[in-house]
Amino acid sequence: MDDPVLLTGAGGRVGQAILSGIGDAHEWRLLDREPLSSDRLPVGLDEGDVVVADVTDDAAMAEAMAGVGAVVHLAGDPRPEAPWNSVLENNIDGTQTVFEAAVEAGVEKVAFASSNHAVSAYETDARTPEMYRTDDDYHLDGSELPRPGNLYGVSKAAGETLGRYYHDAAGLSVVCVRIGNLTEDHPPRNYERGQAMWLSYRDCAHLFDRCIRANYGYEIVYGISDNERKYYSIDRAKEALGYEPKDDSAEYTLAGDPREES
Ligand SMILES: NC(=O)C1=CN([C@@H]2O[C@H](COP(=O)(O)OP(=O)(O)OC[C@H]3O[C@@H](n4cnc5c(N)ncnc54)[C@H](O)[C@@H]3O)[C@@H](O)[C@H]2O)C=CC1
Ligand SMILES: O=C1O[C@H](COP(=O)(O)O)[C@@H](O)[C@H](O)[C@H]1O
Repeated sequence: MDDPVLLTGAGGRVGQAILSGIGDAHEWRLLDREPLSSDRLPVGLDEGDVVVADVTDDAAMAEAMAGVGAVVHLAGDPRPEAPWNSVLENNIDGTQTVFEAAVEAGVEKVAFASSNHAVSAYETDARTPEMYRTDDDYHLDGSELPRPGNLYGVSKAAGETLGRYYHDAAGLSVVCVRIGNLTEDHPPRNYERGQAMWLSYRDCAHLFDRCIRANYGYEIVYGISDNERKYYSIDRAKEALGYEPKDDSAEYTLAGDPREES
């Protein structure tokens, strides 16, 4: 049984996208270092149910992990320009603490929020902007080596490697989701790169639902919608997790407005 599911970083954008879509589908243990107001919680939970803790706190994470079946680990510094001291603490140390506590508690699986920035240096001057367009066939599929474009991306590649280690050393099931660009209601406006890696709220919720329910060993998948304009393959997410995205940034103009029905 995968429930209850520990969701770290529950108060952030990705956490809220997940809870808005599948808040009633699981028994949740929500964790964030900031308290969550009641309007950010699934029906049936109140502010006192949220574990307010830092993911770098060994004792707090051991306590939060007790009895948990699966973990969705989102907490961290999401800024591509984040400085080293922040990603070292929040993203690398925090992720190691989460994996270690999960193994110690006998948790079965962990879904880790990795990022497009773990591979953003593949976007060379020679390849861009063509690779963001539909008529270009350059694709990354998750089997390539990390190639981070910034220290934040380095921290996400480190998280993926920590997941590999805890899978091999302790048998933990780990899926690393290289999330693209999550926005609500419409794709990023006037941003070709962002539209190629758009992840809609409902596809985000469905993808992490599959991460909670599916059986896997160690996986790296791309977390984007089924965008016509894309350079990340979603084949592995479909095959390993049963991901069935519904959205496509091509249904919107470059300015991010819905296209007229023809
Ligand atoms: N939003 C996006 O498009 C993308 C997000 N991601 C990753 O997804 C995860 C979530 O991102 P967002 O929701 O956008 O960020 P966010 O900043 O909106 O949410 C992060 C949440 O984690 C909490 N948090 C941060 N450090 C913590 C710590 N040390 N201990 C406990 N809680 C902590 C914050 O209080 C916040 O509520 C991050 O790991 C980010 O790197 C990856 C790619 C794209
Ligand atoms: O990992 C992340 O990536 C997205 C997209 O990157 P961007 O550089 O094209 O904006 C970013 O919006 C998000 O904050 C970050 O966590």
